[in-house]
Order: sequence, then structure tokens, then C-alpha cells
Amino acid sequence: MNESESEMQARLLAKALPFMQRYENKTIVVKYGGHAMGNPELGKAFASDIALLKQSGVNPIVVHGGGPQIGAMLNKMGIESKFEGGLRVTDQKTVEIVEMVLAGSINKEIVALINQTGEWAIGLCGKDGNMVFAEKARKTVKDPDSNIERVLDLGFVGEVVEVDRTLLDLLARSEMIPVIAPVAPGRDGATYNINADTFAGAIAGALNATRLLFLTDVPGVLDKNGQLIKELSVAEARALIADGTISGGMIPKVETCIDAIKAGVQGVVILNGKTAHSVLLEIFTEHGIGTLIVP
Ligand SMILES: Nc1ncnc2c1ncn2[C@@H]1O[C@H](COP(=O)(O)OP(=O)(O)O)[C@@H](O)[C@H]1O
Ligand SMILES: CC(=O)N[C@@H](CCC(=O)OP(=O)(O)O)C(=O)O
Repeated sequence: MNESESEMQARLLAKALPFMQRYENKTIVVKYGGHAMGNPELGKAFASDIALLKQSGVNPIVVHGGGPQIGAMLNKMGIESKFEGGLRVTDQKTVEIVEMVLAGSINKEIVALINQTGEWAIGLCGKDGNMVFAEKARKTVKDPDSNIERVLDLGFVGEVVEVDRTLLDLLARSEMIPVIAPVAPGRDGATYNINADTFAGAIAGALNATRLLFLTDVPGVLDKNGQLIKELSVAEARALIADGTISGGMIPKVETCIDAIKAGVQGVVILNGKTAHSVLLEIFTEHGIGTLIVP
């Protein structure tokens, strides 16, 4: 017989009880990616996990993406998505749509899901409470043939330059769970589109978070035989990038993990967002389910 959602929740909850005090009063930043959002049942399970963290005395902060959803909206408006080095080339029209989708519909969808559990979520972006300031990203790429470095003009793609903890510290002492979209203003008055992984890393670093979780579409970092690696030091993670075991989209993700650890996060976990209740299974079980990266 298939287990119902409520039966599954009850079973996981019983297992979680012994571990619930481990992260009391600790900050856990969870990056919820656009690909993990597609399935309504998974979305509900995610919201109930975040609610349970809050009820257990943890300070959960959700940072979300929405790349595929931005792509779909741009498509509707007849605008083509273009990426360079994994980042969306963002002109003025595009940044308006990015803000509308990320800080608008997606942000409110996640807030509503968490609120449906009976908890209180509040939707924000970097602009709210002067939380995050960005500046134009300065990215370069190396031409593989000539080896010449080229500066990329990505338009309104930003890098975080400043995080002010005031609002997040205030919310940590309240009933509210912050849900943050990776959009931030520049000191120049422009609005910047920031990669959600990078944004989550900057927030977690500024708060010296105990854990930063990256929900993705694989169980974690896999070794050469496709087996999950349970724990990695920064040095081991770098070695896996250098020898090609870590490739593609996993490279910037692991690099973001390393940057977050350098910025003061105690441990970063890459885990499968497509597993129901993955947050609960990571935080409230003895060994977690993903790859833990530590200093
Ligand atoms: N060693 C590795 N372990 C796990 N995934 C890897 C590895 N090397 C490359 N990848 C790829 O990285 C992908 C995750 O990166 P990405 O698609 O950018 O994540 P997201 O869209 O969730 O931000 C995986 O789906 C996998 O194809
Ligand atoms: C600069 C840049 O590329 N920004 C991303 C922001 C959203 C994001 O990162 O969403 P996921 O986590 O779902 O990929 C974008 O425009 O798609």
C-alpha cells in the first residue's frame, strides 16, 4: 500500500524527534531552486519542512530561484533567454520581468505555501529593509581556442557587495519566516538580477549561518562511479573540480559553497530537492541525505 503524505509526515516526524534540539536558535538558509518547484506535492512537503524547522526553534531563511519560470515568462513576451557562463544576460526589459517573476509571483507562491501550514512567512527581496546591495557583475571568460580572457557584459546581472543583517535579525526574533528573492538594488539606483545560489551564499555568509542547504536535482556531489560523497572538505572539493569529477553546473555550485564557508558558514549541504521532505531528512536525521561540505 502506498504511504499517504500525512502517514509519511508522521513517520518522518517520529524519526526527527531525537534531533530536534540540535539546531535550536541556529540559522539555516535554504536555497530553493526553480527546478525543484515544478511539482505541487513537493512544494507542499518543502513548505511543511520549513514550518517544522521554525516550530523546532530553528531560524530558517528561504532564498529562492526561478530560472525556468523567468524563461517561460520571457518566452510568453517573445523575448529569448540568453546565458553566458551560466548567468542570464539581463537587459532593462529583462530585469523588469525578472523582478516581476522572482519578487512577485514566485515569491508569493512560496509565502502562500508556508502560510498554508499555519506558520507566518514574509516575502522579501534584497531591496526590502536595505537588506542587500549589489553592483554590476564583472565576469570574464577565457576563449578555449585562443586562451584570451574576454570581459562579459551581462547587463543588469549583479554581485552582492553588502548585506545588512538588521531586518533578518529582527525577523529571527519574530514569528516570521523570511522568503527572499535574489533581486537587489545598486547604489547607482539600478535593479540587479543575481544568481540565486550566489545570493543565498552571501546571505548565509553575512549571518554566519550554521547550515546552508542547496536543493538541486541530484543526491549531492557524486564520485567518479556515481556514488554519493557524504562529506567533503574545501580542499577535497577543489581537488574534485581540478580532476574533472565535478563538472558543468556543479562547478559554480561547489565554488559558491566554498565561498560561503570562507565567509563564515559552518557547513554547506548539496542535496536532492526532488526527494520529498529532503530538508527534514537532512536536518533532523543523524547523518543527513546530501553532501556536507565543511572547512
Ligand atoms: N560530480 C558531480 N556530482 C553531481 N552532479 C554533477 C557532478 N558533476 C556535474 N554534475 C551536474 O551538475 C548538475 C547540478 O547543477 P545545476 O544543474 O546547475 O543545478 P541547479 O539547476 O539545481 O542549480 C547535476 O544535475 C549534474 O548533471
Ligand atoms: C543572473 C542570473 O542568471 N539570475 C538567475 C536568477 C534566478 C535563479 O538563479 O534561479 P534558479 O536557482 O532556479 O536557477 C536567472 O535570471 O535565471
